[in-house]
Amino acid sequence: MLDDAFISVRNLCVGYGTTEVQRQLTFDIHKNDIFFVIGGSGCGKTTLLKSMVGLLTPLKGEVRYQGKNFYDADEPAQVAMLKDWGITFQTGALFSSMSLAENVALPLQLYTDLSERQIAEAVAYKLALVGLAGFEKFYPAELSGGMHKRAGLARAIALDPQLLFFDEPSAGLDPISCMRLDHLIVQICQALDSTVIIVSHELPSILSIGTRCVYLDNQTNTMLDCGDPRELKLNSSQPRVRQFLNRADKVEAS
Ligand SMILES: Nc1ncnc2c1ncn2[C@@H]1O[C@H](COP(=O)(O)OP(=O)(O)OP(=O)(O)O)[C@@H](O)[C@H]1O
Repeated sequence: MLDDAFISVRNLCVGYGTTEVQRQLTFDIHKNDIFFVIGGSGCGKTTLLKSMVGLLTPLKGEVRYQGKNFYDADEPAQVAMLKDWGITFQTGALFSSMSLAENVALPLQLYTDLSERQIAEAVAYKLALVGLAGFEKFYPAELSGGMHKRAGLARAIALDPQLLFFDEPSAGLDPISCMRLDHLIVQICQALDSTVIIVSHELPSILSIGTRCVYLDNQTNTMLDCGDPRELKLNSSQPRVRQFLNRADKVEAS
């Protein structure tokens, strides 16, 4: 194991029941990485993410966060770990019956002893960070897709998480909004000193803000390569990884 691994994934096998979706996954994520999980549709990216955030028990192997395995921890330790994680999934990011301020305030009300005034200040700060200052009283239905994503981000960062997990954060956004969201993710990562794990198909995002990535293959049901996406785009020894990162029609021989 690398000494500086913030998260270490070892011989991980993820899936449902007796079906292995991905197996023999071994890779490290370092502090302050913007780490992308990439691969073709249905290869198991979301399944891996669910297993990493405590929603799906791995079939084999383990994920260690600074040495701790979530699934081996007792309940108080699991709650402490969850408080350190901000998670946004593609769907159901916000509660529709609550205003933006109420949505962002919820984790603070549930997990901290802050006063109402302190919570209101924290909510205003987080909404300002994602460019939604002044939208406190708006409801999710009143927002555009891009604003919705940013509001989900504001809620995910409510507790200043060390770790942020995003499933397809830019799905459905136009290219300019995608680019703005990328900048926002970098800015938030720096402001909160966080590490970010993102499931995405967005090549421009992967290649512009990704520090490292793992490629999950849907033919062999395992990872083919892991590293800096710009480096893998040019030099991966795996043709399917190069094909994916170059958006090529054909697999070229190595
Ligand atoms: N709850 C579930 N129960 C059983 N099988 C599932 C479940 N969720 C997903 N799968 C299966 O697991 C496989 C991987 O799905 P997953 O959503 O992880 O892929 P993905 O790489 O995130 O896909 P996409 O890029 O299309 O979003 C698919 O074959 C899918 O049908």
